[in-house]
Amino acid sequence: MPASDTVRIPLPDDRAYDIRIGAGLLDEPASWQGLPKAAAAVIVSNDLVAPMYAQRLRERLLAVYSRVDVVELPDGEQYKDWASLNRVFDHLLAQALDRKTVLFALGGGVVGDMTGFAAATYMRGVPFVQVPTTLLAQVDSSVGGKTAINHPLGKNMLGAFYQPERVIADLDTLDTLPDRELRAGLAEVIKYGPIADADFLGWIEVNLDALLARDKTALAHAVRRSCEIKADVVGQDEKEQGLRAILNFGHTIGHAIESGLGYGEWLHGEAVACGMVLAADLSQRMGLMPAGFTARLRTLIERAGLPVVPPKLGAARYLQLMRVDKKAEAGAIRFVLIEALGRAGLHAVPDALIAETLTAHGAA
Ligand SMILES: NC(=O)c1ccc[n+]([C@@H]2O[C@H](COP(=O)([O-])OP(=O)(O)OC[C@H]3O[C@@H](n4cnc5c(N)ncnc54)[C@H](O)[C@@H]3O)[C@@H](O)[C@H]2O)c1
Ligand SMILES: O=C(O)C(=O)C[C@@H](O)[C@H](O)[C@H](O)COP(=O)(O)O
Ligand SMILES: [Zn+2]
Repeated sequence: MPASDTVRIPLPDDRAYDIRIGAGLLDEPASWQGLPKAAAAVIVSNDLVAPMYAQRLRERLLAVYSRVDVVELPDGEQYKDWASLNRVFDHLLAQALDRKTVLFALGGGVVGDMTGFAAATYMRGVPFVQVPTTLLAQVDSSVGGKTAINHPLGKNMLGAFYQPERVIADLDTLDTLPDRELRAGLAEVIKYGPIADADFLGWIEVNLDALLARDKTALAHAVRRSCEIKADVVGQDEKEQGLRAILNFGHTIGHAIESGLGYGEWLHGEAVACGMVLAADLSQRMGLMPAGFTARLRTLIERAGLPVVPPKLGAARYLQLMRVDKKAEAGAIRFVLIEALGRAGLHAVPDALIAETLTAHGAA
């Protein structure tokens, strides 16, 4: 494994940025050089991650900024809300921090999404840097500029597209990640195979045990290839006018599971994993994929220790939850379906077929 690796995300208007991936990057001075100049930086983290990593990051940042504050949010998906976001604004305003202040998101996707949203809106926009510390955040949420909080009626319903200055993914931070969270991250890694790279799907099947055993070379490849795919998609369609929707494979049902259960009971990656199994089956039922595809994906997802049977919320409730999905149009629920291994697209699916599929998988 090389000491570190860089994937560049191509964006117009001087907004292209680097995703740096490697072991030990947190303590590497070069990770923090060349960022926008400012008097102050604020590390936004949570009460689980900050005690592990915030002081180390703060020491590095003090070589660049004369003032570095730490804001700790409560840990958990159920706190990805207005109240937590306001704690960031309360600190920034109480300390009279100016519009050049740089925010650093230190944590998983919850911290990353909220810090990005705070950066997008504080004084109409301040720079921010993603420092993802979960596998899911390193392969997906820290890249691409989707920022958001949840609403009780729908996942990620309030947010903005706002790109970070840089992403620093230190693979060593994954050493402290609980197994359940590692598996949740693997769900988003698996996602990239069917939607964009059939060879990568085969690679994951072969290397899944090494990934679960936290082999650093395998993890480095998984993070790098995932970021390459996401960077390529986002570079072509930053604001999800079309192509970018493929990154939502498994999320139509996944988000319904998360909001239907009240956020936090199932992890995002778990809900997406189960959602991918049902979306794979819908791809078959719509005649896009041959028999055997769903079984192949389900086997991989089960091997990764992820759920494949949805919670029994009832078909009507699922349909109600999915009607507020951001991909829905004029009341029609649209799914990302697999059209060939490595290729996906958006498809309107009749409610009756969705209900039939949910029932077949035990959701009703
Ligand atoms: N913006 C995007 O493009 C995008 C993409 C995918 C997911 N998301 C969002 O990301 C969120 C899920 O992210 P997540 O899976 O990282 O969840 P998370 O942020 O809740 O982190 C998972 C858990 O791991 C803990 N943790 C973080 N780093 C750790 C470390 N190094 N060691 C030990 N514990 C650590 C966290 O405190 C938390 O308890 C969801 O809200 C989802 O909607 C956004
Ligand atoms: O970056 C994207 O685009 C994605 O869809 C990545 C997803 O993994 C992620 O969960 C995203 O936050 C979902 O976006 P949403 O628009 O459905 O809220
Ligand atoms: Zn996701």
